[in-house]
Amino acid sequence: MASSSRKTPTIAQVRASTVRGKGADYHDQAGYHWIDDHIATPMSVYPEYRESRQSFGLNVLGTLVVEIEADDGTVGFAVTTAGEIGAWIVEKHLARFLEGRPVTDLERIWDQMYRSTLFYGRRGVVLNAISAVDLALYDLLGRLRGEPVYALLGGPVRDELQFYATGARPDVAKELGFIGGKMPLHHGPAEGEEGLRKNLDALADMRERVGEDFWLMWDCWMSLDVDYATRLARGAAEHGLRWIEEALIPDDYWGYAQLKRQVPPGMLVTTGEHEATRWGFRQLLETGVDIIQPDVGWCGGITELLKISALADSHGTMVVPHGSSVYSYHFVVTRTNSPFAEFLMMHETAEKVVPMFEPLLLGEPVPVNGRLRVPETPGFGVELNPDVERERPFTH
Ligand SMILES: C[C@H](O)[C@H](O)CC(=O)C(=O)O
Ligand SMILES: [Mg+2]
Repeated sequence: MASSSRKTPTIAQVRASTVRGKGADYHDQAGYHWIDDHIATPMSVYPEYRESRQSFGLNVLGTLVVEIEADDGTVGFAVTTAGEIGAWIVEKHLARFLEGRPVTDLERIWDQMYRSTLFYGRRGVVLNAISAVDLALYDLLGRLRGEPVYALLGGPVRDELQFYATGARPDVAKELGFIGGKMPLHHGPAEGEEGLRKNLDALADMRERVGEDFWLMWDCWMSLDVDYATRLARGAAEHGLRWIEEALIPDDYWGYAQLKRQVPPGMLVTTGEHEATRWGFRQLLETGVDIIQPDVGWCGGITELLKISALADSHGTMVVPHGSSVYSYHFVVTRTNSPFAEFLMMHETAEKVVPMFEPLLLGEPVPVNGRLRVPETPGFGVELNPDVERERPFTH
């Protein structure tokens, strides 16, 4: 009987480059943008940093692009927020665990990247860099096999995705066919009772515009304490707030457990975009929050997200990734405990649907009428836009 043996390609080279402005660092916007318009943050305790998140450096990192080239010349890539510091980590530290290895060594490579960086890593920019390498490897594997990443993850459990939109205009999001609208919270505890009233008035006004049944959520971007978050949630109940997101700093697991006990019945507590790895999410899941929101480009990539997701499933908790564009879509479509996805409105006034990582990627799909059939194109189905200037600050 004839037997065919196909040699698994090996990894020839890993390259890291950076991009300034927009792209995966979606907070790096020039000019007016709703995403930088007096949004409550952990820095809102300092009046001089209240107006703009860029003023305290939210856009310092910029975009990291990781490319992985196989020995047959096929290139996979991925993007995340990590900029120059991430490029250094990839070139000077992580590349050694990939070059010369078979492209199928996802688990071994992830494990070696994680263990070898424990002394300065565990989360934050190191995990962003590890995520980008992992996603680039998935992209490469998909391209080599001629299959979309979702097929590598076990295949879709639904025909198309449905989305909620994050932005300043849930009323517009409703017209565009989204299932809900998540607004930024504008005022934190340091802005006192007047700020609390303004927050609740903004919600009441939006409820008036969208009617009774449309989901409205608040993104609190780590800005509150348990007492304020509880009062805000209780005040929001009469306006039908669906969930209160990232109310507390990510390290306050005990606060999340307390908040979950104190919010009005039926209101969901969600968080996790600044959490990473199965161990971080284990702590979060033990608090009892209702939805975890890993960012696929920050939590450890797909290899780690599969573990986080299985853990969440065993807790009966939904996984609705933060942003992450195509990296989220290929995952969400394969999991029953991820029933819908987030779409971040990157249009400056949130009045139009534009690609989330614009202008960095070509072929980046966007929801139409709030829905999307994930394309069958191999890998994550996107290409780097050659017109976007990139720099390779380090080599190895
Ligand atoms: C709008 C939020 O402050 C943040 O910029 C995005 C985010 O946390 C989310 O999409 O979720
Ligand atoms: Mg959020």
